[in-house]
Amino acid sequence: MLMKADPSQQLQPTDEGTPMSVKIRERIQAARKRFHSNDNIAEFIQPGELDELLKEVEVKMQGVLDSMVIDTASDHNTNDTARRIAKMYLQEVFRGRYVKAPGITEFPNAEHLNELMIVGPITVRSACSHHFCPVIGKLWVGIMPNEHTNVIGLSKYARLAEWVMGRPQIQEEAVVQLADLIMERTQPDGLAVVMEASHYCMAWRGVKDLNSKMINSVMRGVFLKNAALRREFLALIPDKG
Ligand SMILES: Nc1nc2c(ncn2[C@@H]2O[C@H](COP(=O)(O)OP(=O)(O)OP(=O)(O)O)[C@@H](O)[C@H]2O)c(=O)[nH]1
Repeated sequence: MLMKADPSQQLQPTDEGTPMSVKIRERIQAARKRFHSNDNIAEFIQPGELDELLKEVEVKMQGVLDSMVIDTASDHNTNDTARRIAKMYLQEVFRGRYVKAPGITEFPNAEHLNELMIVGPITVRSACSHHFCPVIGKLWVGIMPNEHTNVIGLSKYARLAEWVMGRPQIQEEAVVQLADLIMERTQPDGLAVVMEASHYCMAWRGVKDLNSKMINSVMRGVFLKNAALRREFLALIPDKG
């Protein structure tokens, strides 16, 4: 007797064997979102999938070590290096791509504070998207609140910065991403962000210049319009350089 096939079974797409990175990429593309190195893609990753992604990166990283002709089988120092690098990228230094933004407790501005507030230096750690070499530096944030501005805990500026910097970045885009995030979370009248960082792609390799640093700033709202306020902020930043 001829058995009829169950149509629901036929329609089930089988994704067994599809690499996790492909599944995640397809979701991002279906949503028409960007997935550059400094974009956060957490909304497209389901619970447990990051572990699968880690296994995939480990296998690919082992391929890189093989292609570099490193005998990871008998070299006791490197036989677990592929796993270490995969873990370092996904769970540590580039964690800001794969996890959701840190929770931020917001308090009402009960006292209607509208005086300049500065936090820093906050230590920032990242890697450049060109060579994946470390970028280490400091960050200062100036906020000009208004009576509607949400007051957030001081430590939260460092947590937001860690989330944004925990991705392969270029400094100019990193400060803009951070400024956008702080503006969105706190809605101040003005925001100033200054970052000063050493780029190890210029120190460890390339031009091998140990001393040069990149400094950049983003000014929003009243910091753009009011030169005196800008000067006050810059003068109050301690031990820069
Ligand atoms: N604008 C900007 N450039 C950066 C940043 N981090 C690294 N770079 C630079 O990006 C450039 C990449 O240049 P390429 O010429 O494509 O790479 P390369 O041949 O390895 O360059 P060299 O570093 O000069 O050896 C280098 O000049 C880096 O110094 C950053 O945050 N912002």
